[in-house]
Parts: sequence; structure tokens; C-alpha cells
Amino acid sequence: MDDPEADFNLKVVLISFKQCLNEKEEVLLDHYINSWKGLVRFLNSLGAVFSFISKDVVSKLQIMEHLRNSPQYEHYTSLQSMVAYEVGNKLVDIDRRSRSRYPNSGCRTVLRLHRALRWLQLFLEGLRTSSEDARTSTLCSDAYNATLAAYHSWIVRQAVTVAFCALPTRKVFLETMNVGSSEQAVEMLGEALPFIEHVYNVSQTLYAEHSLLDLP
Ligand SMILES: CCCCCCCC/C=C\CCCCCCCC(=O)N[C@@H](COP(=O)(O)O)[C@H](O)/C=C/CCCCCCCCCCCCC
Repeated sequence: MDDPEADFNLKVVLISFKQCLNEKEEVLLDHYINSWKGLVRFLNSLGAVFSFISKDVVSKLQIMEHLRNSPQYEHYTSLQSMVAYEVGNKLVDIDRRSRSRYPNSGCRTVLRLHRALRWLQLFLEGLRTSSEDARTSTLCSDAYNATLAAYHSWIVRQAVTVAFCALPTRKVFLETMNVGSSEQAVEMLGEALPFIEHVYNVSQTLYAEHSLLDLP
């Protein structure tokens, strides 16, 4: 009998980011949501100390799934169509004073995931290029401080710092990816990271073109 857990590994999840872009370089939201669901599955496997993080990601994925299942679902096929629809119809809170009108817009919700994708990219790149005795908590907090920390409150930053201390060693981390030895995991990261980088860069350009990078 097939064992779904045996086939589930981080390579499958990271390579799935390749499918997020079509030939027109549009970011397809169904694939984007599915790739994030795979990441959440990994996060959950790291222990309950990370559950406050995974709950936040899940709530954002639920917002996006809700939009995908709404009568306006066609506008939420890609990041590009979503931005055109929400910006064109003024369905996005652009500054803090209007923050509460559209708290669940697709643009602000994906922006949070988009920033986290940059954290993931830097963290996995750190794992890939670091020495065997590198501390994962340091790699993780360096990536966090360079990306998400600027957008988080003091209390969230404290909670995140505590959670980082619970991370396994680099070797265990690489083995948790379920792609073979730590050397094979490093090789896989080199192969898969460009897909994440590509999705990140296309999204970043789109958000920058529409001045959406600071949505409250
Ligand atoms: C075996 C290798 C596994 C590697 C795979 C790791 C899987 C990563 C999965 C998820 C990454 C974390 C995603 C964090 C999303 C944060 C979104 C965010 O910024 N939310 C804040 C703002 O939202 P709004 O309030 O404006 O709606 C929210 O305030 C924050 C909530 C708390 C959680 C934030 C923690 C972010 C820490 C990132 C490091 C995660 C460490 C995971 C360890 C591998």
C-alpha cells in the first residue's frame, strides 16, 4: 500500500513553487496556497512550540481560499489578476488610517506570506551554505532579522526568539527534510531554491510597481 508520508518531503514542497509561475510569469494562487500548505506541514512537524506561527499562516491561507471560493473567484486566479481587481476597485487599505475597511484583502494577506517567503529563502540558503557546526537558531534569526522582524511587534519578536531556541541541529534539520543524507539535502536545496527566488522576485516586482509593499 502507498504510504503518503514516505512521498512527502521538502523537495516536493520546494519544487512545487516551480508550478506557481505560468509561461506568462503570472503567480498562480492555487499553487501558491498549496505550496504554503506543504510548508505548514513541515512547520507542524517541528513541534508545538511553532504552533502560534503555523496558526497565523493557516489563517492567512484560509483568507485566500475564501477569496478563491467567492463569487469573485476568477479575479483571484493569479497574483496579477488579484492586484488588478483589488487595486482597480479600491478594495485595499493603502494607509493606516483606512486600515479597518479591508483587513482581509488578498493584497495585504499575500504580502505577509510574500515577506515570509523571503525569510524562508534566506534561511534555507543559510542552511545550504553554512558549515556543519552552524547553529540553526542563528541562521534562522539572522534571516528573520533581515526580513520579517521589521514588521513584527516586540511581543511577536520575543516569542519568535524563544521558538528559535527549540530548533533542531543543522544535521537533524537537513535529515528532517526526508530527502536522504544531509549532503543530499544540501544538493536538493541548491536545485529547489531558485524556484522560490523566482516566485519571490516576480511578486516583489508586481507589488513594487503598484506601491503595495507597505500595506498596513
Ligand atoms: C525541515 C525544513 C523545514 C523548513 C520549512 C519551514 C517551514 C516554514 C513555514 C512557515 C514559515 C513562517 C511563516 C511566517 C508567516 C508570518 C506572517 C506574518 O508576518 N504575520 C504577522 C503579521 O500578520 P498581520 O497581523 O499583519 O495579519 C503576525 O503578526 C505574526 C504572527 C506570529 C508569527 C510570526 C513568526 C514568523 C517567524 C518566521 C520564522 C519561522 C521559524 C520556523 C522554523 C523553521
